[in-house]
Amino acid sequence: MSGGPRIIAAPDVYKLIRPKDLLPVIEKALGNYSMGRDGGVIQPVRTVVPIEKYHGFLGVMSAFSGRDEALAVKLVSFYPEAKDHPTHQAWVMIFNPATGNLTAIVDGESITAIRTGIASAVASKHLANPNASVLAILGSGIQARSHFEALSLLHSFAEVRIWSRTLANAQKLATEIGAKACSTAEEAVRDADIICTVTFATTPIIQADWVKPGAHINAVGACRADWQELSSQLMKTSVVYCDSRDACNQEAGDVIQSGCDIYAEIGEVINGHKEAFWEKTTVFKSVGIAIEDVVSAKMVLDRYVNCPTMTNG
Ligand SMILES: NC(=O)C1=CN([C@@H]2O[C@H](COP(=O)(O)OP(=O)(O)OC[C@H]3O[C@@H](n4cnc5c(N)ncnc54)[C@H](O)[C@@H]3O)[C@@H](O)[C@H]2O)C=CC1
Ligand SMILES: O=C(O)C1=NCCCC1
Repeated sequence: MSGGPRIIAAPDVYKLIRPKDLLPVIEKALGNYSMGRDGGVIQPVRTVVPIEKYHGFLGVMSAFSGRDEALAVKLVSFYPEAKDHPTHQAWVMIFNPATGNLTAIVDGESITAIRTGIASAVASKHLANPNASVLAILGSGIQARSHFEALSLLHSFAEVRIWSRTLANAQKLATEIGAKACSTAEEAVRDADIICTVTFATTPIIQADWVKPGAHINAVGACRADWQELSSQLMKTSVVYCDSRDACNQEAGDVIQSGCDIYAEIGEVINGHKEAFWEKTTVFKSVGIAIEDVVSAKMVLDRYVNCPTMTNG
């Protein structure tokens, strides 16, 4: 290896990745992942180290995509109670799969923000009513913003509603994006066509009877086996899709605590192997998987090396 790895920081990631361009790339990656050996993805379930003393976690997320010739690992810390620094901090290390050389270290906070919203947009593309006009977002942090941006690629919503534990935070985000702040989660969710839960809640914030039949829910928080964002009844009465069965059966409290069946991985729908019941109430349970980071980081690196202003070439 000559010159050591390139370091690509968040501002460059935001310049290089356009969410619109990433959507088909994530869609393909999720499809490849769900094809098993034929898809060429090797991805163990992530390791999560709980740091009980400080109420934090460190996740190690690695994957190889044979079809993309891409190998990377993301190290992500998440500290739900963080006040004076971001709750998620991450770096993605990209390796040359032929030699094992470390080629780049890319900011992972930006990648996590963008790719998670895009994964939910991919799920919504397949599972939500194509005429969806009301979007509800529960939570007002990084993922709330990225989900608004990602879902706006698919729909021009007549109404966007934001609920957050602290009304002032909901109002701040609502003002920024031209949405309506709601004082209760129920008010936000009633009659919504697409609902995104992007919080650190550990007990359910949505009840089944608030949800319009046929709505689609992207359930993005609750990535620990004993955390839930959706009530067990809602999980059991919806058609449940996920990013990874292996990961969700190990990590997703919404699945584990409710005992619901997972109907399909979203990749199986993308591959045409499972049905998209978009006219029924559907949940996309997302815990986040490494292949999403691998293909996103590869897009950043490929564009970086081809961008003369970044490489001083
Ligand atoms: N599925 C995936 O691929 C990913 C999932 N996540 C998860 O998405 C969620 C949101 O992440 P970020 O927006 O980055 O975090 P953030 O720290 O920027 O925002 C967190 C939001 O959750 C709210 N919140 C915290 N505790 C709550 C509670 N007990 N009840 C209701 N709301 C509560 C906060 O007020 C804030 O609005 C987290 O659970 C995070 O771990 C994050 C990245 C990837
Ligand atoms: O996929 C990710 O990245 C994360 N998922 C759950 C919470 C930590 C980050």
